[in-house]
Amino acid sequence: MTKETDSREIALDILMEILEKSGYSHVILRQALNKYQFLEKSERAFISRLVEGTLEYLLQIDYVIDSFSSTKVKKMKPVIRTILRLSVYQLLYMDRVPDSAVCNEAVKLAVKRKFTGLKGFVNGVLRNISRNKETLTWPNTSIQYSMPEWIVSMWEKEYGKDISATMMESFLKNKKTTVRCNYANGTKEEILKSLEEQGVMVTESGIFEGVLYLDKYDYLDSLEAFRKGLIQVQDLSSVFVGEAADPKPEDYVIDVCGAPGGKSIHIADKLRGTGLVEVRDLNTYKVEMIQQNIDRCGFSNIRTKVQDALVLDQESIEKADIVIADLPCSGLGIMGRKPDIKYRLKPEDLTALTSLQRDILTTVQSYVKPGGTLVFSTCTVNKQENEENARWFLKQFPFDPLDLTGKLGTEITSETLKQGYIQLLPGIHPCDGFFLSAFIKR
Ligand SMILES: C[S@@+](CC[C@H](N)C(=O)[O-])C[C@H]1O[C@@H](n2cnc3c(N)ncnc32)[C@H](O)[C@@H]1O
Repeated sequence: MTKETDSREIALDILMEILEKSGYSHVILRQALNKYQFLEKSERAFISRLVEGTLEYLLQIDYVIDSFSSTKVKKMKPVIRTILRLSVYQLLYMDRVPDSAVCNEAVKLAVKRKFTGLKGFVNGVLRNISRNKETLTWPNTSIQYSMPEWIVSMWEKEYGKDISATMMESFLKNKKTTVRCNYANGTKEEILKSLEEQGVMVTESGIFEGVLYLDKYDYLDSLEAFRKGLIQVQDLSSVFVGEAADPKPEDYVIDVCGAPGGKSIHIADKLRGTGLVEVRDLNTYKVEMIQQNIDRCGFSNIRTKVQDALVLDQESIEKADIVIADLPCSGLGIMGRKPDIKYRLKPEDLTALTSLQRDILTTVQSYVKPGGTLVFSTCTVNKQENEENARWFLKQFPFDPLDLTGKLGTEITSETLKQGYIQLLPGIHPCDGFFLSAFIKR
């Protein structure tokens, strides 16, 4: 068996887990990359790109297959449709792989998976697509950007056609990994040295101090800087939560929906060993994830607790200087990193999530001391879960907006910062899509 078949077979299994068994792409891919540590770095990079690319372009890929196949994608055997999907991605978007190799490897995979009878079908569909790929056109915006129609129409209505197209285009671009330096554990020089010694290409964001972009590394757990807690994977947008919260030495902070802990660890880092951050989440599994991150960073001013944010914790009432409410949301701002989100989500989920967010905010606002701060954030892009919820919050509870002007560095400007919130848009702002709002308790 050739090396190419090996990598494609691994990609096939990963995609089957995600597309046919509803596994989460980031979880399945990370597990697989950890499992296949013995493969060469280039092979692992090929597998990641193939899996992520196939997911990013899935609607478009299915449209192409349906245009050239007598059997529609939905009616195909799961293995066959997955082989075709990952092969069409290579034909359309991986220039360095010759089309003939793509077709041959797909046929070998079909045979290996005991579909010898379908090898002619696989070969025929792929060769037909390969011959006609230069003339392909897209019937609508949804297929062009591989974005479900209901999201396209919601965004065009809320943000206009141009901004909406820019956002969708940005999700299809390759992303570097963004990390934040834990300065409590090392200086910038030490962190850069550790990364560069391991051959990582590091760029400083230039937008916010301590935020770096990493490229050309193998996998996260192989980086000494990661293992020693010198860095934390965290998008720029999510770093802004800690900046908006702006903790003072000795502050008591409650993060009510905190797993896997990125924002809390940032706040603990900013507190430099003083105060206490209590990170909560719904169940033991989630809290263990937070604890692993805390252990890796070795901070002592942070602890975890299993606590349902919908259930009032009497002991916390008016105890916190800061409450972080980074709430469960539809995740539309991070589809560039987790492309399966767009296919999982249904329009009605937004309404259910909006009401869950309101219920959580109603409970946890009571934990803020008078004069204390509540930060409400989501990693999504739609008015219902974000601006409308923030406005609703201000009407319901004794809080005033916290002026965020100047707190998010010099590059991020918006009239709304004065009113205590900002909607960050992917492709427009240099980060994931994210909503951030902050309030002071009267
Ligand atoms: C957006 S994530 C939080 C990310 C986290 N703030 C970070 O920076 O790493 C939302 C979290 O809310 C948790 N969650 C959902 N419902 C919850 C509830 N009722 N009580 C507590 N946590 C909940 C989820 O388990 C998930 O970990």
